[in-house]
Amino acid sequence: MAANFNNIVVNEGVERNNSSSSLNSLVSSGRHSKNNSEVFIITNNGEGSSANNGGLGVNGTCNFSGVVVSEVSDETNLKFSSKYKNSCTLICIYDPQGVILKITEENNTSNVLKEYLLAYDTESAQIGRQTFALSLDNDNLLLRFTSAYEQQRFRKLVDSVKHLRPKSVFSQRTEESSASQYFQFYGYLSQQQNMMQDYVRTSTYQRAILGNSIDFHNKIVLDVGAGSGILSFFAVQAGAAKVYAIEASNMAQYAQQLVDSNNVQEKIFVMPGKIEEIDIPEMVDVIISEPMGYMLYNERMLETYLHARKWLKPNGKMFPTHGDLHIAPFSDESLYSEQYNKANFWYQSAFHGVDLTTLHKEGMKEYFRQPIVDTFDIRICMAKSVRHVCDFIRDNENDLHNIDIPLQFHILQTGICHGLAFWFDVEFCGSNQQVWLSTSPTAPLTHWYQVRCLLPMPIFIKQGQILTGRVLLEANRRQSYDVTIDLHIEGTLISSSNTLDLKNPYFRYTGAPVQAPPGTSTQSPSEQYWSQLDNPQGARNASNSSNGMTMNGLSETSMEISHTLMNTHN
Ligand SMILES: C[S@@+](CC[C@H](N)C(=O)[O-])C[C@H]1O[C@@H](n2cnc3c(N)ncnc32)[C@H](O)[C@@H]1O
Repeated sequence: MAANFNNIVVNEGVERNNSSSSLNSLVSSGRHSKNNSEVFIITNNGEGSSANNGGLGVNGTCNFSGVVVSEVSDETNLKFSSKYKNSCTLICIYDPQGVILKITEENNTSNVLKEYLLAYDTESAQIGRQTFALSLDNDNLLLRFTSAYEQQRFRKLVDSVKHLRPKSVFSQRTEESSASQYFQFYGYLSQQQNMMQDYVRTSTYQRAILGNSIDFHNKIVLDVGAGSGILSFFAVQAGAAKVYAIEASNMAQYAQQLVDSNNVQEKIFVMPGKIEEIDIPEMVDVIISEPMGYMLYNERMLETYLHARKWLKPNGKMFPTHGDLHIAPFSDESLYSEQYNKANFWYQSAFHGVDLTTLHKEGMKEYFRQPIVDTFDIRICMAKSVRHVCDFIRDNENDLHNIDIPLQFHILQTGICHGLAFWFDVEFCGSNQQVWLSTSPTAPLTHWYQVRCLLPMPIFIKQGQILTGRVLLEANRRQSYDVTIDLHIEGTLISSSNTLDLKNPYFRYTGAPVQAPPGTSTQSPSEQYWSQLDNPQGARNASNSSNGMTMNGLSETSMEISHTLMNTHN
């Protein structure tokens, strides 16, 4: 049994090693990281100076002679006895995972008595001025050095190894500044409220969970990115035995308050931390999560959701089960002109007497790099959408680093193609029923709206022609994607492309009713309106719908329009 130095009742003079202050969490986060063969971030290549490698010499080694090595002989009474008759020499050698510690005979260092790996998760404690305790493999050792100076030298080495803690999958793929902004955003009650008040979203999740209570009854559930804990509560409503609610932002504290005040402490266990870095006490039957961002993939939280599968029992359920990204070419001259005209500001040669034209090209690029977030009438789509499926049961998080989607559209109407429109649906495949949550322009509006990527050079295309190409989504460390769209009219030399920054969308939605695309009226709208008044029900309908599409229950007050950076989700 390895000693847990957190539990040592220390006598005077025993000092906890700072770098091992959270030994348990280091150990736990490391276990899975290692299984996933994550990369260790190491600055020490064995050739560095002793300043940054804890005292290993230029050849990556250092020695300590005259060390008395003892081991625990009576754990209850915390007694130690000498492990070797004579004092030893410790040879420390750089290793990619830490430091190799060789215990050798004092006068014959080629005779290695024992060899250990001192790693970032080795438990350690400084005891008094000359002694150091280490838990290595199954041995609990006490090393007594010849002087306080030697002990300090050894401590430095241990400290340097502690800093070699492997980076989690999350921190490897995320810039620190992005992560801190991201979790700060989700730490606001108002942002959680914004999502909770998306009636379509929240009710669909509740329906999907309660409608499949057979999958939750007496089951162990994992809620990935629990936020306020709302989905965990739904799982309990469906009869879950236990829910582990993992939340990385400070919202975890509020979730705990809700758990306490709703008296479900026995059922919901809020665990603050990142899914990629946390240890859950047991495998689970179901994973629930709401990890979808704009265009499905923004925020890169789907990777977190897939990563969480390491805690799922074989044949366990994922709620939702898959996500479908829909892509269609669209025509919208007014949207195109709006962006084009904004960029034309930089085309002025005498703005307050200053020639701005040198920046016109850059201005154009900047505006066209922004995906547009709003809603539209589906009739602007020039062909049936292509569907790209992300299978939450089978796909791996690495599959989401580069998503290459081939496109082929059979054009249904002649016109100018200004770019590609995107929306997504997710399906909950329960044992009792399937439930869909859709963000299609034909479905009730959600806080994900729809997203459009413009082409700076639109292309004229005729009905019956085939438009081919691809969408390439390349993940970046800002928890988002660079989106490249490439389109080509088959049998011609006509093509057009653009690369956009999904992290920086233009939020265009105003709440104004969606307009039907010009030219879609086949009867006189004036006559149609007056003819509705000929019967009383028609008159009521006419006055209710006189401003076009209703907002499907979503008013601006129930779903705030937020323009902050991380509104990418909301
Ligand atoms: C879209 S919100 C959903 C919140 C809640 N489940 C709901 O449905 O209202 C996503 C939540 O996941 C959390 N989150 C994102 N990445 C995470 C990670 N790697 N580990 C733990 N929580 C994470 C965020 O802080 C945020 O609160």
